[in-house]
Amino acid sequence: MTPRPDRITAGFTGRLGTFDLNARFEVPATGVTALFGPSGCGKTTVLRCMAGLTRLNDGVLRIGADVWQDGARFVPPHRRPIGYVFQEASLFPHLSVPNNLRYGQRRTRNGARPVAFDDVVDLLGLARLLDRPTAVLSGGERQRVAIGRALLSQPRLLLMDEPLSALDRFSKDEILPYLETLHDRLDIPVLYVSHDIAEVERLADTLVLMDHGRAEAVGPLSALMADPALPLARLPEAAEVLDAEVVEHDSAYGLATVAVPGGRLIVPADAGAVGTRHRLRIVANDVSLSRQPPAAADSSILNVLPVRIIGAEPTGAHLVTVFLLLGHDGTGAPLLARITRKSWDMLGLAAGQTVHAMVKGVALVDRPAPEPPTTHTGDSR
Ligand SMILES: Nc1ncnc2c1ncn2[C@@H]1O[C@H](COP(=O)(O)OP(=O)(O)OP(=O)(O)O)[C@@H](O)[C@H]1O
Repeated sequence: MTPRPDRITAGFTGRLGTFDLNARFEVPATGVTALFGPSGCGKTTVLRCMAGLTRLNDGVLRIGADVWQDGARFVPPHRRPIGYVFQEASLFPHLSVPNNLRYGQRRTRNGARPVAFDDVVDLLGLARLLDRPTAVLSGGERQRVAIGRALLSQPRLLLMDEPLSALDRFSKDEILPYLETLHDRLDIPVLYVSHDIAEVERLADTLVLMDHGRAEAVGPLSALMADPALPLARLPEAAEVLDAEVVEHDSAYGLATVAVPGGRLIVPADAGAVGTRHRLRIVANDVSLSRQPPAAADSSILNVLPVRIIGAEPTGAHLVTVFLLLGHDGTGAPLLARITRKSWDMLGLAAGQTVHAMVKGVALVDRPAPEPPTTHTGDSR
């Protein structure tokens, strides 16, 4: 198979102790790809195989035109330009923060845009930390320094293994915006391991859904979140993530109108100038359905959109998760609704009908949506 400059192709098959790994996926060599799945499904093992730290003989890894493993070819870990960020930042306490950052700093790879020390300090908000003793940094600050150090090694690929899981909620919220900025400002592909779906929704463009050592599904985040065949839509916190663009302001009420494929939504936020792109998160529990749109004078819900019902799944004893596509003809973006089984029956709802989704809450996820993709994402299996 010819390596493609815009893709990462990975495939690892083998047995480790009693664990069988058979994970194959092809993802874009841009943006953030999340490896998501339950504890013990093999996420860390895949990352270790990608770094060359675990060697399975039946393995393939191509990052664009670079072949790191294929057949007899195996580039040893120290020859792979990889940045690796672990759960716990392992800084050297006796080194200053700048020296920790410079540890492992490599020269720029041929043709790559260099990541400069000052850029890393700026991107990760490290200026205030440079004079502080390393040993007194908080968990979140240590992790930011560890990410900076990984970036200064001029990686071709950044591997992040649950980088926020050892942090408390406050430190997580502090560090997430930095990760979002990295995503937008650097062109280093990131493989991000997490079992926190909220983190994945904020950061990922592409999702590799893992279970029992296999990549069960691979594709754009929003498509997989609303796929009836996958378990994501049945999670209690199921949500859909949509790319949106600001099209109008209502400054008198502090509202903005954003366009998503197949509809428009009003968001209560300072969403930036017309044309600004955002990622929206709409939780299934915040979406209800109605056969007729309520008269504007009768309802406080601002967002009522025509949707086509694609399917429905019983969820627990009393609820139904409804799979929708925006627009009268169902050609827009996917959306999830969660309603009671009683409402589903009383309204006589069925797949193929066009109804109205009433959206109670829309959250702007704090980062611009990526430009519309120019490449197609899919599983290579
Ligand atoms: N070298 C090894 N020898 C034996 N078993 C191994 C080895 N490496 C990994 N395993 C086993 O493979 C399984 C997957 O582990 P892994 O750490 O990749 O899962 P994970 O999805 O990252 O889990 P978590 O989310 O809990 O970190 C585990 O059962 C682990 O014990």
